[in-house]
Amino acid sequence: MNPKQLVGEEAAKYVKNGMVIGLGTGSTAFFAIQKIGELVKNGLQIKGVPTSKATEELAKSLNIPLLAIEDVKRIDVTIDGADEFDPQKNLIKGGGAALLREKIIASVTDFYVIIADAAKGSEVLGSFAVPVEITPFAKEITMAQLKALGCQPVLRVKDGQAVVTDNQNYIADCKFERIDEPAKLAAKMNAIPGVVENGIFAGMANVVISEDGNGGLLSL
Ligand SMILES: O=C[C@H](O)[C@H](O)[C@H](O)COP(=O)(O)O
Repeated sequence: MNPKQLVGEEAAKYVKNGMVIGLGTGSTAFFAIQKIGELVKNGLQIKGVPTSKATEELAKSLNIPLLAIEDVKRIDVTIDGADEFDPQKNLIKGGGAALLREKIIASVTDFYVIIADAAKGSEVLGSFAVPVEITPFAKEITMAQLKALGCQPVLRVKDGQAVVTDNQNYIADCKFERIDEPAKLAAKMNAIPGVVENGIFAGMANVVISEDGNGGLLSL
């Protein structure tokens, strides 16, 4: 089985009848959502909370009932992917530009399940450039302030245009050599006025499930 499907289906085991489930974004979360769709088709009763417009469309196509965000108080379990993780389960997320909604949803989640290829694991975060959601207004000032934290910010561009997030913001990808104190760096980034949110998810994940390269499962 494709490793993403393996971990996606494993994560779906956390989903139980009656729960409110945060639905992550990306090519790994896709498989968990597919599996949840199958379970719903077979009678499982849950309500989903999507972390992006793309996931909302996917969930609707699978007939997964969704909760309006204004009605969400707590979420039992959220299943999402990650771009990098360390042994303490700190994460870098936002490779698909969904980090803001993902972090809001993670912040009200009781049990946060991360699914990712084992190759995304590192001893110290920093291999993946940290995606930072910034306001289009004064992006040059914000990127200079991010650079002062020790990275090389690059505005994310697709087809010659700045990538616009679901929240109408831009993404600056900030490559650091190594991130020894993820929570501190995240706080410093968020102290910059033009930063809406950063892609460091420190101390949020309860479990990280990956595939060992031989069809077996690993979990942190
Ligand atoms: O913005 C996107 C999300 O943070 C994704 O969860 C992350 O980029 C991992 O995506 P994938 O599973 O496609 O590698």
